Amino acid sequence: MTTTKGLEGVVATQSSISSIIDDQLTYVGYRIDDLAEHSSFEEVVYLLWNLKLPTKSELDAFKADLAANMELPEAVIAHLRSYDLSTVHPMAALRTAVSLLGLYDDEADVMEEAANKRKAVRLQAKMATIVTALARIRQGKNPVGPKKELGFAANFLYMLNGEEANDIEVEAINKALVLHADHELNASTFTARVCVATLSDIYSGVTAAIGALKGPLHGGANERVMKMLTEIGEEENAIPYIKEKIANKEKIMGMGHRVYRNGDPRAKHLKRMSKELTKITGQAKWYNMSVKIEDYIKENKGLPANVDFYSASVYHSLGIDHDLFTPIFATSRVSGWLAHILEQYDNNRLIRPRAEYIGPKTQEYVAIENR
Ligand SMILES: CC(=O)SCCNC(=O)CCNC(=O)[C@H](O)C(C)(C)COP(=O)(O)OP(=O)(O)OC[C@H]1O[C@@H](n2cnc3c(N)ncnc32)[C@H](O)[C@@H]1OP(=O)(O)O
Ligand SMILES: O=C([O-])CC(=O)C(=O)O
Repeated sequence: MTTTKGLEGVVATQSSISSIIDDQLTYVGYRIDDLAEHSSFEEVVYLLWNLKLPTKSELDAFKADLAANMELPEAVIAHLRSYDLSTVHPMAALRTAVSLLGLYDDEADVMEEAANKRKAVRLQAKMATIVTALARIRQGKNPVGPKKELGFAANFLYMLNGEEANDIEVEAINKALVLHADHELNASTFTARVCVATLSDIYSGVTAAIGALKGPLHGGANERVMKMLTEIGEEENAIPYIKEKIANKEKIMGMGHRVYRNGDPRAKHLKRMSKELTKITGQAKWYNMSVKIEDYIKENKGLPANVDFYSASVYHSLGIDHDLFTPIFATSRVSGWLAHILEQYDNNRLIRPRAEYIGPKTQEYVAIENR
């Protein structure tokens, strides 16, 4: 038996959803650069679930279906109100709320393909509502329901802020959602696939995936990037701060990637957005500081910025609370998790690797009074 720490380089499944080849990311063969420039998030979700781009009428119907499924059951809202949101992290609250949502779905354990697709729409739609409701409830405000005429990104900001966002803000969130939607067999997607490969239900798969995304080595890094930038405070402190972290063998959040060696193709889009948005808000220092850190780490450690790095200053510029950064990631990535869950069900086999045992050799049992 040979073991590979962290399963590096192990090809664990076949998939038709997204690919990373030679540092290029595609969804169903479409380049991420094209999708980021031209697509709505709904169009991308349709693509990931149906493996084809929608026609205009298919997209209109899909958008309407998502908007119609955004409302939360009253019991779920009541439950969100019962959390102590002054101490509970929104990712923990989201994980619990998605699990709870399964209790209010009559089809939760119905395994037919059509029922699974209906649940996928409900979950995708309601994730946005849960995240925004959590954000409002903890500010002592009432959740705001969706406006049926708004697209997903616009509705997200409307439900978050209680007023319609401007075009620049909607475009920024739409692009961020497109860029985060899927990423081959990342840790949270693998978690979802392992879970449902036991033929467990979609809610269990997504709940497990949220737990995996929450960690700082994965989706949780974006919040920590902003924590780091805030601690640095001013541009001139950036390099001394980073040097000290490196000397202490601490990781720089938002840097490095298991698969990309020469750069994450999503980062340049977020970098551009960060530059534009920080200029608009008069807070260019967040962008300038980020560039300094990126350049230093690239030059001294050979590590590129990943998707989490510039998303931090983008979300901050949109006035979003830092602990909502990872829930926003989840609101997008649930589309990828659901695509992979549907693909796993379609051609399922239990996922059960082996472990190389390195514990003590066979030992003689000793009765408790003799230990
Ligand atoms: C959406 C996403 O999930 S993108 C990733 C988000 N996560 C982060 O940004 C957290 C910071 N980055 C990291 O921890 C890593 O780069 C990961 C987890 C993303 C990838 O990890 P791996 O490919 O397994 O690399 P691993 O953690 O084994 O590190 C290899 C070497 O590079 C170093 N390294 C890797 N990333 C970093 C970093 N961000 N800062 C400093 N050093 C780093 C490690 O210390 C290690 O050095 P060593 O060999 O001297 O001990
Ligand atoms: O693929 C990975 O390991 C992490 C990542 O970038 C993502 O999930 O978007």
